[in-house]
Amino acid sequence: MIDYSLYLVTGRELLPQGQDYFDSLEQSLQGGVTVVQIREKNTDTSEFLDIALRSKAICDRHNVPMIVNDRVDIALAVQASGVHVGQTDMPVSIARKLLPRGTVIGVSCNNIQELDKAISDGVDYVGIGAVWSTTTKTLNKPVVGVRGVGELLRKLDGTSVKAVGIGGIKLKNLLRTLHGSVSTTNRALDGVAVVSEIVASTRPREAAAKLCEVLSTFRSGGSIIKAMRTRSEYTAGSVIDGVIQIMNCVRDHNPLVHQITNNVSIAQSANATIALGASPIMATTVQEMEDISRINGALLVNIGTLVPTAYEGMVVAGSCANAQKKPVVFDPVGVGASHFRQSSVNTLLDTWQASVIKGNAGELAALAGSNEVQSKGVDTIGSGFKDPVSFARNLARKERCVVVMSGKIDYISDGTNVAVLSNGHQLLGQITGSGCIAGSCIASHCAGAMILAQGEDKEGKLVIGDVFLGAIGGILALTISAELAALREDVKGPGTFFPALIDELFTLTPRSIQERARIQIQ
Ligand SMILES: Cc1ncc(COP(=O)(O)OP(=O)(O)O)c(N)n1
Ligand SMILES: Cc1ncsc1CCOP(=O)(O)O
Repeated sequence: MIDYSLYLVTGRELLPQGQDYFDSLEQSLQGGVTVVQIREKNTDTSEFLDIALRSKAICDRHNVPMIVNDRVDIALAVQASGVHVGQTDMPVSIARKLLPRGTVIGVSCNNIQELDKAISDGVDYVGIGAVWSTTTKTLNKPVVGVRGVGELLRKLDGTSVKAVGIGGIKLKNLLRTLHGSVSTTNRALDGVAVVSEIVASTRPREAAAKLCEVLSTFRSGGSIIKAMRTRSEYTAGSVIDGVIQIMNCVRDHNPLVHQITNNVSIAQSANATIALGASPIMATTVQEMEDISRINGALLVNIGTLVPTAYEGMVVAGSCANAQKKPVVFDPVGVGASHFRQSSVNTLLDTWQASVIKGNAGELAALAGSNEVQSKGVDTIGSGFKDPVSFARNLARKERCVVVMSGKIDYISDGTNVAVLSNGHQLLGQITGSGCIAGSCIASHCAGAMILAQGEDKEGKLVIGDVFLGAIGGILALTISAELAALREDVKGPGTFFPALIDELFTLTPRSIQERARIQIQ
């Protein structure tokens, strides 16, 4: 049985100047590479054969299987453990006939049709890619993206076909690649294939060892959502206690909440953030994203008024936040309203891992590709999903993050638990931007959750802090403050409601949360 965990595909053209190929291979194996593919694109047969023979001797010493790219004849000649063929190479059925029994055959797959064919051809493994863009090879098919890999992996359920991801996989995106590509049925990649991250390194042993470390922390995680949350079980009582702890932490530490949001509700969002005790920064320019991401807190991305400069900032800000393991709250406002919004949202979610996605039923339906609920612009039409609990749970599994479905009742899921919250007031629906304010409240609480978790083990986690509690806390703070504001005598309608809401967010007490929270965990 081949261990596909860290699959090195060679690329002599990428070796740093002065680096010997065989020495680099030896070091990569010492670093923990578990399977090697010899890939020679511009080499004569005799030289290819020589390289394959010498590489095989090195792999044998490490007891690591060696696979040959494209060339069945060379695989046969060196008694390789397998061959890897592309879509236009020798058909699997013929390779199978030529190769000795037990020789592994792998095929490159970019889409469902290719994967279906590979399964019916009886391949041993598939190389799915390119997962990310890469400069190592000129791609003639679309990049699959980590979410796309998850869709393909689902097809492997019930088969014994193994799968590795390939293309642009680096140390910096490895955890995101592994986490984000797990299918809704919990099928994960069996490994990752890399070329440049190891071959182009001046220290291939260290490069391989670091990749192995991330692979093993991800594997030891157990729960599919481990990289996103810190507890395995929640009760209504434990959630309220956790929310209060986070709320106090926000007030005590005044965390930075970076918000790239729309120009309709930018001031309301900033005011709500301040009222909760956090510190808003509404920065959109690409050049400042990295600096801002270094400060503990959270990022909110809201596409309400999507303009090109802000969009570029969103792409970079999310990646920088992921690199710092900061919570990223994503509000895909009106995603169903235009193809432009839809494709922008897809690019953003393919680029970085959201920690929380918040939207109304119409927005989340559009995101999930469901036509059960329609929307008009940024609003939901009709009464929502027949089974909102399952919908929220499934979308959280699909997007590998916490999902908040806002409405009269709010449903919040981490893919396992669903919190059903029934606080709020109708006046929230009569001011502009209450959904955007909810995003700011969630981001503020996620920032608090990050600060609270500072001392905890960060290994294997994509985000620091319990973002499930952060999301619940943000919604409770807003909806309970809205109830309290609506009770005030000075509130006569939407115009007086908004300043009262800010006041109530500012003075919200743990006791009000304890007494008023209407929460069920399912
Ligand atoms: C593990 C793995 N997956 C995919 C490929 C790509 O193979 P192919 O499509 O044949 O392209 P070339 O490698 O020949 O350029 C691979 N080599 N390994
Ligand atoms: C061979 C191949 N097939 C799809 S992408 C790719 C190259 C991957 O190289 P890198 O790991 O350097 O991006």
